[in-house]
Amino acid sequence: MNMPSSPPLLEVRDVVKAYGGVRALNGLNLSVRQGEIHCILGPNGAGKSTFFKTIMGTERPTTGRVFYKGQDVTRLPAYARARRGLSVKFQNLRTFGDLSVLQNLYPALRRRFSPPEIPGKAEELLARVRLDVSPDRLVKHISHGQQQWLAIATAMASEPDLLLLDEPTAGLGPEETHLTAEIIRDLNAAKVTVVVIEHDMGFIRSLCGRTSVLHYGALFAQGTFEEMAADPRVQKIYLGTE
Ligand SMILES: Nc1ncnc2c1ncn2[C@@H]1O[C@H](COP(=O)(O)OP(=O)(O)OP(=O)(O)O)[C@@H](O)[C@H]1O
Repeated sequence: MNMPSSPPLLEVRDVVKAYGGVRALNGLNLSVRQGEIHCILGPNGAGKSTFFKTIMGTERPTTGRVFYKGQDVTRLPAYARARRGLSVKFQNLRTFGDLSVLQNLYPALRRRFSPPEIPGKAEELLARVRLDVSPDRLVKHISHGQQQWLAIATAMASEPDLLLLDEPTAGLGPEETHLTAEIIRDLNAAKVTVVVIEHDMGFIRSLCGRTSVLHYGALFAQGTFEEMAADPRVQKIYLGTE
């Protein structure tokens, strides 16, 4: 793990994203350090998903800049950012139930590997997310949790340096949520920097990452999960005073 003084892997600087009169992001400043797991909290509508979209390049900021590996990528399209090592699993699953596990992984792997390499690479990816199913199995016949892990595997197919996960435990039970935290820690131990948007407090606590709280499209507070959970201002806007 790098020292906190090393330059950030990702930095958004003064980012505003306006949709008509709505400012989904309203002067957001946030940095992600190389090698960390960084958790993003915030009430509904705080701008968390829009933050991911402006990092990935599926949305351009109205004003402000996005830096990745020290370079200004604000004007780069999403595919060019993906080539530089960014990858995202958005909130909705984007898996195809009538296709097999391998067929779901195929397009993402094909961008990087030749057809004969793909079955082997698919098996490696499935092992990385602890997905113990036959690559030939139809996705509609695997569990919802397994579909979430397949979506993470798909996001990992490009071998990213920075992985963005938007609500990876949505719809999962406690055991699957616990396993998802282990998968994320494994990926992080293998040098992948991870940014996670989540609502599940137990899950965020178990990830032990730096935690940023967004509110009204700006950074509201930042620290360890315990510091955020104990901060009365954060409790007021998000956690509910307990
Ligand atoms: N394409 C869009 N057009 C208009 N308004 C939008 C659009 N996308 C987001 N918004 C608005 O911007 C604000 C922030 O939305 P965003 O989805 O980023 O919040 P969020 O923190 O991810 O919320 P949630 O926790 O509910 O997913 C909301 O008020 C939302 O209605």
